[in-house]
Amino acid sequence: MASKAAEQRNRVQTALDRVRHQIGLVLGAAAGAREMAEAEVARLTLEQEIVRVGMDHATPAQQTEWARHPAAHEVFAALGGTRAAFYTDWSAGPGQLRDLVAAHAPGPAGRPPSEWLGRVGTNPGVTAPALWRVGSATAAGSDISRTFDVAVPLLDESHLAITSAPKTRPVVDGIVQGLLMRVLSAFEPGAVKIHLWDVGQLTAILPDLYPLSRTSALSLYDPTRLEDLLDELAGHIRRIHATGMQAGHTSLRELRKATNQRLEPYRIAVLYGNGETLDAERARDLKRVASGALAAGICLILVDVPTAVSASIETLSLLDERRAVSSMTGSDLVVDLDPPMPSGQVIRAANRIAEALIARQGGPRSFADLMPSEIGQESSARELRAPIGFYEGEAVEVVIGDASPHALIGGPSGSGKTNFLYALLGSLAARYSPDELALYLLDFKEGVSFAGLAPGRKDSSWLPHAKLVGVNVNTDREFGLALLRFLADELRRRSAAAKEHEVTNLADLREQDPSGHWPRIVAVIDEFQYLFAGRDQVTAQATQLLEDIARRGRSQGIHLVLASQDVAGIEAFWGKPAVFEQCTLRIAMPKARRVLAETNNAAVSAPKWHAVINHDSGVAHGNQLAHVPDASSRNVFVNLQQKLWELYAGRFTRPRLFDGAHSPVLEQFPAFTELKPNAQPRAILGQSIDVTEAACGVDLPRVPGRNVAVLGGATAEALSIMDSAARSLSRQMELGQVEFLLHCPIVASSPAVLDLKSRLEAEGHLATLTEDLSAELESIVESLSTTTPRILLLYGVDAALPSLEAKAVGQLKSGLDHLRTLLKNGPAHGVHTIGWWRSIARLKDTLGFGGTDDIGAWAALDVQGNELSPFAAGQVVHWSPRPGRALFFDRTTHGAPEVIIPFQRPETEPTAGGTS
Ligand SMILES: Nc1ncnc2c1ncn2[C@@H]1O[C@H](COP(=O)(O)OP(=O)(O)OP(=O)(O)O)[C@@H](O)[C@H]1O
Repeated sequence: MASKAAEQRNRVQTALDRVRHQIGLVLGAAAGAREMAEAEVARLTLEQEIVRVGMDHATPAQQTEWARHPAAHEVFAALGGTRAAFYTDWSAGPGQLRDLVAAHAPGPAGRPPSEWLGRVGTNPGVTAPALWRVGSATAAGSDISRTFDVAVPLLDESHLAITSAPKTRPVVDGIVQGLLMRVLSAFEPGAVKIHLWDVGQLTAILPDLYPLSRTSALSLYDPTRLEDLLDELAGHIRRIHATGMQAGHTSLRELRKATNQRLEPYRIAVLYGNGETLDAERARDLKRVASGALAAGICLILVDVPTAVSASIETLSLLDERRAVSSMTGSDLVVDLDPPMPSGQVIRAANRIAEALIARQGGPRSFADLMPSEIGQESSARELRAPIGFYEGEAVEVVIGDASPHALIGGPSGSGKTNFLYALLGSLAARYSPDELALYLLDFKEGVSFAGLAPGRKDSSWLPHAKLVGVNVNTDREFGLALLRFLADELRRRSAAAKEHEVTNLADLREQDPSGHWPRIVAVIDEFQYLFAGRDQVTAQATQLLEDIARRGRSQGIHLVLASQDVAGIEAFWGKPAVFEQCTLRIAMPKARRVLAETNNAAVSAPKWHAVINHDSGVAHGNQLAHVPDASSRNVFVNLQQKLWELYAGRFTRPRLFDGAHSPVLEQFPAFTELKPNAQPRAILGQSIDVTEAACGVDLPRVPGRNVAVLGGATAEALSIMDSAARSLSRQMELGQVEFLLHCPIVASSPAVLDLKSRLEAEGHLATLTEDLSAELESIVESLSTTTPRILLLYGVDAALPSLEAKAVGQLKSGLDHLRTLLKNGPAHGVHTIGWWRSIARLKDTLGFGGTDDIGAWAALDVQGNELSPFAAGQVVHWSPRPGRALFFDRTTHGAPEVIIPFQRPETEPTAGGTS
């Protein structure tokens, strides 16, 4: 039993010993691993320490301590190896950096000031240096070959944030001033604008640059009004974005490259803060400006302005008065800042630049300065762009395109609107050929402001871009309507073509249809408020058409330029804001009301012969003031027109001139002179008020109702209508095919009737002037089925009525009965009556109870619209009689009556309301 227990204990003992042995082994291994790990940590810590301090920068005490470290030898060997490898590569580094800065910071951008300070720059600003020097840095090891230039990107590359150290403001000023002088001296005067704002002071910011503050190159802002500066910059950004980038470019830099022009100055805004965060609203504005600025060529230099700007920004943080660290070199390298440029030399240089700028801006510019170096070289595929004036020597442009498709121009009488229009038309016409730009010009003002653009008596030249010139249309609002209809039709035509080519805008259409003729159309309507000068159909239709064109014209290249003395007074316009809203280009002459946004008072303070150009619907930030050169005095525009005419007239037709003050002359009217005998004669009554030079007339086929009535007492107009009707018919009838029968009981009109008779006879026709109308009518009625076709020209039927009504003894029918029979049955047998009744009541008497159907067409003169209703299928007729115009209606062709212009008879000018 005992031995059994001992055996058992032994077995346990042996097992325990085995376990102990195993544990001992494991513990030993763990201790070894730990020792190794600790040694590794110690080694890494040492390595980290050495890297942090720098192998060559340790103090002797530190060196000794490091040497004592067990891993010292190994760590020094490894780091030494790495450093040697790095410096093998880096040995070329400083040299490469020097070359890089030399290449990207040429001349004043990177060279020492002694080489350029005081000289006026020559770079026109189409491209800009990418880097601007601030100092130098030296890579570890202090030999000179390791020193390289440190430069920062500015302008459209990057913003710059500078953080000062205590008592370093003069140093910061030196850096900022140095950078600004480098930029100002690199470019030609006027290419750079500097904006200075300092939270702490108004006047003493960078005083050495003050000579520039008498020019537009330097502006200072109120310390309490950072918003003014930010608003202004935001305005530039929006404007540059709107006008520039619509041409398909995303930045001003691209646009400069594409056009090879500077277009806008570079802008640098320096903001001095005090290290405190801006209030939330300003910080937001600043952030917004910063993010759009670079694409608009605007760069911010922020000194002690803590801000989270998301745009590209480099930093320079001062360590002390000589040194800084920069994001350009990383935090391990110290930048040795360049010493400030000598104050006296900076002042002298600033003075020179200011003087050069003033000399360059010169005195007031002239129309000739608006002209391009080469005529007609621009393409209008994307937009129209033309300078119309100057501000501080810089050209101010008007852009008509996608972002600003239509323009609204306002200014009181004499403020220079017409002159502005001439400057605009001249500048456009000189840049774009008539293949690129077609002009439709309408002036509702009394006078002849656009008349010179069409060929005239004194000057046979015309503006080849003009397709239509309408002058003196103040009483012919219908002509404005006709133009709008024409534009709406053209809009439809262009939309259809765009659809066919599966494109949505003019630029693409022109690309897809290179052989098509798709110029941009600009329709100028001066004093356009006349279109809305009544509560009538014309106003309603004009409003609707304008709205349609304004909305859809943009994509089809049809643009409106609407000018008015008093935009404020146009009721219909304000009631229909669509047109107004589409006019995003606003041009306010001095003292113009309501053209700009309500809170924008720029027009109030605009000096004489200036205009405020605003591409942003009149919001203040879009304001651009421009002096508009004299374009309208003698020989200014005319000379350009003559030049363009000589260049293009052979290829383009002359514009149609519509002059509301002059009635057309029948003998000069193509629709009359081209008439030839034909089977469907048409009596011409007058000229249509239309964009094309069209006649309006009445077809006289052998069908009932084809008689014509001339209504009203206006003698000259009535005689003219009778005359042109008869003479146009005579030209279309073979000799012997027709007889003209004339009757005129009005003594005063007899000479005109005799004159017509002899003209008809001179053409070889049979024309009889009868005294006894009743007898003639009776004989025609009796032989109606066999008679030769006849045209009865009855003057003053109202005066003939008493004798027509009289019945001879024993006769059953009077002359009036015969007349009624002829009006009813004559046309079907080729006997048509063209009669003049001086009052509608007498016409009704003539027709009796038979209704009005026998009068198929009429031309009304001085009669009331409401009297005409029965003759116009019962519709309400709006008609304000006016001299030299008639209201014309033909049942078979007209939905509603139209206004026409009777011809001017050679010996008698139409006179106002003349009666016999
Ligand atoms: N920029 C300018 N420089 C010199 N003279 C100018 C300028 N603008 C206009 N004028 C002159 O001022 C006068 C009036 O100008 P304009 O006819 O253009 O004004 P408006 O606003 O069209 O006036 P209205 O509506 O009465 O015709 C004209 O004799 C014109 O020659």
